[in-house]
Amino acid sequence: MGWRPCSGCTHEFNLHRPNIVEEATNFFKSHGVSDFTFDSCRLWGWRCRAKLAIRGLSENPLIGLYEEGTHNVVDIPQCKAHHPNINAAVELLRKGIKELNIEPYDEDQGTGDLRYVQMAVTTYDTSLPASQRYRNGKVQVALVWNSRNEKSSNSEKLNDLANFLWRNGGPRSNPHLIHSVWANFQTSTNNIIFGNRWRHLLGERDFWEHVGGIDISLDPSSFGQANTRAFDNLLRKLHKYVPYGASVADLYAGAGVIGISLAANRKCRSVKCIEINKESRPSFQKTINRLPNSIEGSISWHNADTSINPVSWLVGSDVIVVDPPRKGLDSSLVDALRTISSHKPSLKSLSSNVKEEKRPWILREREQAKEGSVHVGRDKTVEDSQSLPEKLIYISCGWESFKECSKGASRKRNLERKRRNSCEEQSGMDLALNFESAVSVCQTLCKRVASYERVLVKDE
Ligand SMILES: C[S@@+](CC[C@H](N)C(=O)[O-])C[C@H]1O[C@@H](n2cnc3c(N)ncnc32)[C@H](O)[C@@H]1O
Repeated sequence: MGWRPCSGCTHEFNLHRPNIVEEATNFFKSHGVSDFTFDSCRLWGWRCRAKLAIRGLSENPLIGLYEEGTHNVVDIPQCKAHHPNINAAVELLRKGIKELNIEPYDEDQGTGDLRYVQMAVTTYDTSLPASQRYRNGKVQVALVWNSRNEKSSNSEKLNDLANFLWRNGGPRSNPHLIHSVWANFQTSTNNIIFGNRWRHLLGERDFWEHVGGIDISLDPSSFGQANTRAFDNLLRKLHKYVPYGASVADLYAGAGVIGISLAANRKCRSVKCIEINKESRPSFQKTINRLPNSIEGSISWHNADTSINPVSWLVGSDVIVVDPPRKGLDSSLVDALRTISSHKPSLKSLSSNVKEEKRPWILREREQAKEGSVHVGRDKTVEDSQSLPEKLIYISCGWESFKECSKGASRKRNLERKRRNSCEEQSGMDLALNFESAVSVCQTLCKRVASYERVLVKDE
């Protein structure tokens, strides 16, 4: 059976072991990794977070993804990758659009009311037995509305739609499907889905999930991983690669879930989370507030661009975790990692150079303390050390960019080897060079899944 291809699906066949797994296995083998493993997790109903475009007509709305290479939206009413309750909430939304005569967005004219919807499922309801929580997940609905704010002329329609969803999917309906309804206001004609203005309209404000041994809070404005189960597996595997008491820098951190999970499970001395999107800060803060008091290390979140002066984030950490967007690591960060790697034999000299470089970072952090950074635990200044990282953990959602980055590093290593002596033992961190072990948690049903291929590389 075929279907009209939305841009979501890359793999249609052989989902338990798609071709890309062979490629990854060979890739890692060629780098000396023999224990590469593959875990597909759920093949159906795994996607707990979806951003869907809304186009067409109010009497026949299209709610789905763009057809490959176009801006034509393909309706995906019963997407097999979605958590079933996302599909149910999409149908409820479709009904609301029709009944209330909500106009889907028209990209050419810039007209219409509803542009996108983000649906995120929380599977963490402690009033249910654990075995029933996943399938009874509730959906946080964020409606991206084509107006500047809630006072615009079409805002009555927005409230009507929110009330419709709540009346028909909220706590008084059976099944109770909707966790909450939010609005985001966006009038720009570019391709950016969300505008800067968010409003909580109905239902619970806080959205909790439980992954990697901790409760995490995610506002709709923060990045959240789409495959909740695979992410939980990944975090549990990740813990094993981080020594107890390590200091960790979590780069491209979102709301800091990876870093906080490590802090809680590996008793980290310090964890620094670095993220460019300031909207992730409140979620970080709420997650921190729920941590047990017994967690003693220092945990901080910094609203900063990893590509600017990246060395300042690397120095003082034993372990670096990177989880970049699909395009991969910023080139300045790759350069910094390589510099650190090649300076390893002369750590002292680099460390002393970095002391100077570090100053702006400390200043920056203090400056940002008011607006951007959050810090809990022991005083960070006590933590400042000039040690260099020993381990890089790369969580990749872009296989191609990951390979590119590794290739460059391999070339460089070969040159270095020639330059030194091939028998000389490599020490310290290298960027995806000496793969000792690799774990991949791959989801392969959809192309959107390509963005959830996870490759952890342990490199010592
Ligand atoms: C794949 S997400 C990972 C988020 C987080 N690690 C998690 O698991 O929830 C990538 C994150 O990198 C952030 N980001 C993108 N470019 C960045 C940059 N130059 N500096 C810092 N963060 C960046 C994005 O805003 C996004 O939150």
